[in-house]
Amino acid sequence: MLDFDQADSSGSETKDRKLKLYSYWRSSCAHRVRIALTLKGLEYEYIPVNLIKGGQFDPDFKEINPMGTVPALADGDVVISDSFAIIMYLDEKYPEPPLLPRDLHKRAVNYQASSIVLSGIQPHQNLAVIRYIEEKINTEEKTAWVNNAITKGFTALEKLLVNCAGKYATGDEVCLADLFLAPQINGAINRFQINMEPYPTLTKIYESYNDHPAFQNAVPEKQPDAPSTI
Ligand SMILES: N[C@@H](CCC(=O)N[C@@H](CS)C(=O)NCC(=O)O)C(=O)O
Repeated sequence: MLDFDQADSSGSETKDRKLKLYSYWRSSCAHRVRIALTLKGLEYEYIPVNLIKGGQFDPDFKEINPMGTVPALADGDVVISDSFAIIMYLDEKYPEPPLLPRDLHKRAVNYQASSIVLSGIQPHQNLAVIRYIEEKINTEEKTAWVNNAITKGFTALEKLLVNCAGKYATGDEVCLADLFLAPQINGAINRFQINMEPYPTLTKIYESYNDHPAFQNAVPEKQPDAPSTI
């Protein structure tokens, strides 16, 4: 269940008052925000919400996010849920380094890639959905469902990015799309055992994420609520 007093911090230099991030170690949506916070050099308090034990349904947490999902961010009295809204808020409040390229086409590709992950893939692999399929049908159907969603999304992303990727998704600077892609690829590989061979562009940019400190710090196994053996 929720433990509002259990706090850990990460990130680098402090700016303004301390932000609070409601997170779960294995949540790909919270993972996106963890990368953004560290990229922007923002220190934050990590408040774990245990999704397996039902912390998202705790009335105290539902006051923070009535959708019963992580992440949520509290910036003083300002409370925002939904990773996209949080990341845009942070980018507007802390513009350096910027997450959106000036080039309008590249910017649109960033929105498109982020949207494929946030509305075309993640909702299909979300805990509530896969639990439902497993309970109502069986484990094989759950696995097939998730594989289908990830394969469809990754095929589209590979085609979208093959001609514009550099070190990262849309060039040699980290941009919005990378914050969505890194957690999604990480989960596909480590949680859902997806074969990445058909996606050489995604595989190449994932290697760059693994070399970048802000991405390294945000991975599930480094979070304070991660189990000691995964
Ligand atoms: N669009 C939302 C989706 C949030 C979401 O689905 N979060 C998942 C973890 S990645 C969750 O909290 N699931 C809880 C549940 O399924 O009960 C966002 O991007 O923040």
